[in-house]
Amino acid sequence: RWSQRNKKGPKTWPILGAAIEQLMNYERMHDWLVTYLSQSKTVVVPMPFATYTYIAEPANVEHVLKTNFNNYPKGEVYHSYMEVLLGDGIFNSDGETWRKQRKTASLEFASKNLRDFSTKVFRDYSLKLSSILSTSSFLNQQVDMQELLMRMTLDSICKVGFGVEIESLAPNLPDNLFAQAFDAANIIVTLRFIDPFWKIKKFLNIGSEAQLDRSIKIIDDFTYSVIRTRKAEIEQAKNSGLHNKIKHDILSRFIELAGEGSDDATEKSLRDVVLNFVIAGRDTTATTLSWAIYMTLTHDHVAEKLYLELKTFEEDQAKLRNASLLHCDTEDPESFIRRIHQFSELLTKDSLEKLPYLHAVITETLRLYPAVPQDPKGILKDDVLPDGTKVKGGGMVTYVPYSMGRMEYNWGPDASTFRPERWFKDGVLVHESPFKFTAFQAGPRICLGKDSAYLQMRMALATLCRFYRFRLVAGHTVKYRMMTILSMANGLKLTIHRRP
Ligand code: HEM
Repeated sequence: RWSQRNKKGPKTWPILGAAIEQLMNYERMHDWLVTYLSQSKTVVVPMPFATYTYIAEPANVEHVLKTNFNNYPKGEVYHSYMEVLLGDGIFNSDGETWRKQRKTASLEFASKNLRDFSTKVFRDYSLKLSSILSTSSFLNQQVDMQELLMRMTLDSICKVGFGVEIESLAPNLPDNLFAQAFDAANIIVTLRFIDPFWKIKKFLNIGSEAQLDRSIKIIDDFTYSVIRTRKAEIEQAKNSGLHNKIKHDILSRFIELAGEGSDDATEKSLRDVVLNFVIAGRDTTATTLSWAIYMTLTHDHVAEKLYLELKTFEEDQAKLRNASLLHCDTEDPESFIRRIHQFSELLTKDSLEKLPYLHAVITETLRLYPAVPQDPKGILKDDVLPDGTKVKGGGMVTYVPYSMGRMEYNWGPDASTFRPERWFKDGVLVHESPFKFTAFQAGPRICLGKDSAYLQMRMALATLCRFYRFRLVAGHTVKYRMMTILSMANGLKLTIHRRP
């Protein structure tokens, strides 16, 4: 203890390292790291089987994510923890396996077809959500907004990514076994990072690892059935000479590349593609939207400013199209929904970019509540970070977007305040270095779906914040859950109020 008295970072024990302190703080781990990283820009945490180095300074982050990229792959440890869920998909692979998938997916994301198709899908599903909210508001029912958003983004990614409709956002909100199993699996694999006994549990098939096994079976059943359906449709289109009817969703592109063969390895790699895109496209966007709505309802002036921007936008866009806005009677469900539909017709990829305050609200949310709150990388060879910290091959280095957004040395004295205005300089939107605003990662592995995510989040938030005011259900506690994605542990329970 005496020899560690000046140590910045958690105190450690022989063999156990800082495992006890980390386990005790597991449920609030992101804030535990905020405390240490605000005292020191780099924190070293020895654990029983590896040393974790946490970094929050942009220069160090740039070194790891770009300058010395090859030395910091996902690595063996991360791969072994996540393999059961993500297999060798883009999130969980390195080297050639990663490069090939990145190339295919980049081509797909750059295609205008996919952009136009996603705009339509995002609009349709935002409307579905709006209509569920309208019904709840007339019936004075509470809703779990996070759950609804998860359903919306799951339906969207399945449609855009794999060309299938799963309709989890149907008005009766049917149970979705796949979504439940996916969440359970995500929580359990995250726990592996700090549970030294997971391999024993897995070997004995007990506790969390037994539950993981059951969840993976459900996930696999769903995923293989999506792949079979898509393959059958492609086959049918080819046989009837309707090549132009083959859709260009992400999965179809991977199926085409895989060629005719349908051996187990090909099927497994397609399964990995699907699950990696579900984790990429569903949870991240739904989580960010949930925190954004929570931010607007806890910051009335932000909700008002956003509402005004959307009202003005609606009038301007209608004028541009020589359309007159329909009368909106908030006490008449039909009139209300008609106006929402009219508004949504005004939302296109280009017009949505004319909403700077909306953009700032989303970006500010991601600064404080990044969907990926910490992102570990393996270390191949010993290295020295720009601040002089020595890291050892075989360990892990983690950049921590959740902490980075809250550090005064990165964002000034009001770092922990939600203030969308910080994204404007002289009335114009400003962009920050991706090594400082790291919500989408940076460097060669920067998020591929950033533009698509902004499109969907703008579409959904514009529709929701234009027509509804949200109130938190009394007594409901909002806090994050420990998993790879920063979702809310108890959901987001709200009452919904219509706006003219
Ligand atoms: C708010 C929404 C989103 C956020 C904050 C976000 C953030 C991130 C982050 C931090 C990574 C790096 C993860 C890692 O190192 O493993 C990443 C990677 C990725 N994201 Fe996103 N993402 C979002 C939405 C999306 C969407 C909607 C898609 C696609 C439909 C997508 C596709 C991807 C892909 C394919 C990668 C892997 C890139 C690679 O390893 O080369 N993301 N994203």
